[in-house]
Amino acid sequence: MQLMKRMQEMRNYIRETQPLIHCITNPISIHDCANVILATGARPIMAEHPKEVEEITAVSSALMLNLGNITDVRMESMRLALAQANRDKIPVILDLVGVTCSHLRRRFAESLLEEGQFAVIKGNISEILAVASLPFHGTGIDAGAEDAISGENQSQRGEVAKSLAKTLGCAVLATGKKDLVAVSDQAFLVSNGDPALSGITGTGCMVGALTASYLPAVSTQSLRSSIGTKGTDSEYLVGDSCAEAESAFSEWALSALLGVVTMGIAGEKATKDSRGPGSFQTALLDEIFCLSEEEFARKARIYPL
Ligand SMILES: Nc1ncnc2c1ncn2[C@@H]1O[C@H](COP(=O)(O)OP(=O)(O)OP(=O)(O)O)[C@@H](O)[C@H]1O
Ligand SMILES: Cc1ncsc1CCO
Repeated sequence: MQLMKRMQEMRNYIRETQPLIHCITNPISIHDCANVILATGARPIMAEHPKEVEEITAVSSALMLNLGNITDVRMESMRLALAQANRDKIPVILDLVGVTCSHLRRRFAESLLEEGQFAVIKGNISEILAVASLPFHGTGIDAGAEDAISGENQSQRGEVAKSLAKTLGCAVLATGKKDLVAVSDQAFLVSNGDPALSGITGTGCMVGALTASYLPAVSTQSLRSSIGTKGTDSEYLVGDSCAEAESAFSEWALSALLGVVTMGIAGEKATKDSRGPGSFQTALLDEIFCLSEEEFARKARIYPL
């Protein structure tokens, strides 16, 4: 099916079904993440007590794990929630916030990626290079300018993302001035957005939350058969589930494309009505909420790599 048409279907599905999205995330952008999930039509629940997260994940339609401002408690809760989501075939997005800033976070991300199955892994380009065990230049939670996707390195970055997607059996989303979305055999560049998006904190986290909102739109049947396809494209697949699993595998990428394009277009529109970061932040949430089907289709700038 045509990419744009399928994305519109997914947006409508979320508005109609209002799925519950469980988020274990940092306190800096937690409020913004909850609001962008609401703006898509989905319902957020931010919950992180280790004694309740399994119960909450079990009744949710997607799980978002965000490593920003990590604590012992959230690390424990993330492990428990991830295992529950994998048992129940609930799709999970891992946002690699700050894996460039400490060994602790890198080791924790590696252990989650080893233990669990993900629908999408996301980070700024430096964070993606870090989990691919390649040199990176990010400091703190920011991507390094040297790592940014450019005309010269975009095909190499595409190969890195595809290879990571293949190894992990998930879609990979790398954000920055240009965003990159990849599955094992396909990569797209997105050139929507505005520099003002890097002038407020948490826009990357919000892209993760938007992506999480759209994960439940991947059809249930395909979803069940595709989680657990780590390694090679078909290693864990048998018989008829193969074709369905492969299409679901690509649909995880559509959730990521929806997340990042929505943020990009909303950012472009929000700058027109704002005077600085304060009014920009308010306008951004309104634009995410108001983004029409027609405008999404007309303004999306997605290119195959
Ligand atoms: N200079 C820019 N021009 C256009 N779009 C941008 C620019 N900088 C960021 N964006 C957009 O902002 C969103 C967030 O990306 P970014 O890479 O800044 O995330 P991040 O570093 O993880 O953010 P945070 O840590 O604040 O949550 C993406 O949709 C991206 O396209
Ligand atoms: C500023 C900041 N520090 C840790 S997480 C976060 C929010 C954006 O990632």
